[in-house]
Amino acid sequence: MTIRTRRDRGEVQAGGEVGAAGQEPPPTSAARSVAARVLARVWEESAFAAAALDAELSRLSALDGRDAGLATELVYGVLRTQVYLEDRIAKLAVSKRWAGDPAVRAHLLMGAYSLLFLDRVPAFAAVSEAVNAIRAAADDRVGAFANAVLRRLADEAALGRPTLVDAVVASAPGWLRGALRRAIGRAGASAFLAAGPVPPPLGLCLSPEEDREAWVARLLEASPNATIEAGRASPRAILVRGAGDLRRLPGFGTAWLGQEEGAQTVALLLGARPGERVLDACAGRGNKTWLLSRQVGSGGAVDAADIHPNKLRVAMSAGARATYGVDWSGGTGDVPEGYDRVLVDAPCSGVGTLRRRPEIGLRREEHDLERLSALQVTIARHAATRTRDGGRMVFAVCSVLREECEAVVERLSGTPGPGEPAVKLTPTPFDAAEATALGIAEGASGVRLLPHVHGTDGYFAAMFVVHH
Ligand SMILES: C[S@@+](CC[C@H](N)C(=O)[O-])C[C@H]1O[C@@H](n2cnc3c(N)ncnc32)[C@H](O)[C@@H]1O
Repeated sequence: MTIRTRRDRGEVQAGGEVGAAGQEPPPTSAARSVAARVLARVWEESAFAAAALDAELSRLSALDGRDAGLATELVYGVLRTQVYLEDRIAKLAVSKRWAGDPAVRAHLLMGAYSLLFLDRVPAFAAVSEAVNAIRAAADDRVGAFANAVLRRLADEAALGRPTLVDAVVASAPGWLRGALRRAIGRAGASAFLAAGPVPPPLGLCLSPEEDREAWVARLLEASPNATIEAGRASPRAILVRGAGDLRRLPGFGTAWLGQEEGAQTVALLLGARPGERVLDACAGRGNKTWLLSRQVGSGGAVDAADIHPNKLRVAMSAGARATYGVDWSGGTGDVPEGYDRVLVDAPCSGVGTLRRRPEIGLRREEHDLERLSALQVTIARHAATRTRDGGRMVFAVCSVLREECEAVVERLSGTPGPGEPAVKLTPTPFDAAEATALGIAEGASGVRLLPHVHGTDGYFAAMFVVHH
C-alpha cells in the first residue's frame, strides 16, 4: 500500500481544509487534530511534546477545556505507549507503510489508544473518528485499511484490555527498563515508568520569606477554577493545575517563580545560609539561582556559570551577582575561588522528567549514559575547585539511573584520574533543614527523588565536603 496524502495531491489548502478537488470528509474533532499535529511535530521535527502542545493550544484559544484535556491525554498517552500500540497494530496489518505518514500514524495510534485505554470514548466513536481523519489525510483506500485494523483491535479489546501500566512499561526501551531496574529494582522501575499524574501539575517556588498558606489562598482567589495546593516535597512549592499562563498570576517573579517541585528541592538541599557566597555552576537560565540568591540574602552573593552565555543573561535577572561563561569539561575559565557552597546541576539524560517529557524515552540511547557519566564527573571535579577548603558541593542530576547517580558519586569520591583537578571530595550528610522533611535518613549524603514516592520529577542529589 502506498500512502499519498491529500496534501501530496494538492487537495489540501494551507489552512488544512479540503479543496474543491476533494470531497469534504466528516470533520475530525478539534482535540484529535491538535494532538495529531503535535505528535507529527514530535516525530518529524524532534519537537518537545509539552512545548508543541502549548503552542497548538495557545494558537487555538477557542478550544474548550475538555477538548484541550483530551488533546493532552492523547499526546502523552500515545507517546508513553507508542511501542506497545505499534506492536499491536503490526500484528493486525501486513503492511507497515502507515507508519511513514505522520498524520495517518497519529490518527491510527490515537484510535488504538482510545480503544484500549480511554473508557469515556465509545469504541465506534474511536474507530470512526480515526478513520474519517485518515481518509481526509490520505484517501479512501487508507481509510478502509485503518477501518479494518481498528475494528479488529476493537474486537480484541472487547475480550480484554491491557493495563496502561503494562503498556507503558512495555513501551520503554529495553536498555532504559534495565537501567531503571539496576537503579531502583523491578517494582520501582515499573512504578517510576507508570507514575502519574501525566502531565504533572506546574510547580511554583515561593521565596523563603513568603507564607505558603497565604499564597495558596491568594492564588485561588485570583484563579478560582484552578487546582492550587501546597507541594509535598519542597516546603516552598505550590502545585497548580488549570490556571492558564502562570505569568498572569499575582506574585510572579517577585514572590514566586515557576519551578518544578523536585528542581527547587535540589536547590534547597544545597543548604545555602544567609550571608554565604554560592556558585550555581551549571545555572542555565538561573531557575535555581533565583531561590539561592533569596536564601543568601543581601549579605551574601550567588554567582552563575554555564557553557551557554546566552542563558546566563536570564540568570543575571534571576538575581546572580556575576555570571561566567565556562566549559567545565576543559577547565575553570575565569570563575573565582572561595565559594562556601557550589551547586553542580549537571547535564544529564533527563530520564527523571519522563512523565513530563515522554519523548525522552524515544530519543535517548544506552550509550548516552557512559558519555554523560564521564562528563558529569569532569564538570563536578572542575567546579569543586571553586569552593573554599572545607566548603560544600552538591552534585545533582534530573536522572535516577545508577550510571548518573551512585556511579558518579563513587568516581568523585575516588582518587582523581590523570589530568583531573586534585580536589578531595568526601560524601557528607546534607545540612539543609529541608532534608529532614524529605525523610532523608540521618547521615545520608545522597537522595533520589522519585515521582511515585515524592510526587516530584526524578532527581538525584549528593552532598560532598571539598578539601584542596
Ligand atoms: C540540567 S541543566 C541545569 C539547568 C539549571 N540549573 C536550571 O535549574 O534550570 C545543565 C546545564 O549545564 C550546562 N552545561 C552543559 N555542559 C556544560 C559544560 N561543559 N560546562 C558548563 N556548563 C555546561 C547546560 O548549558 C545546562 O544549562
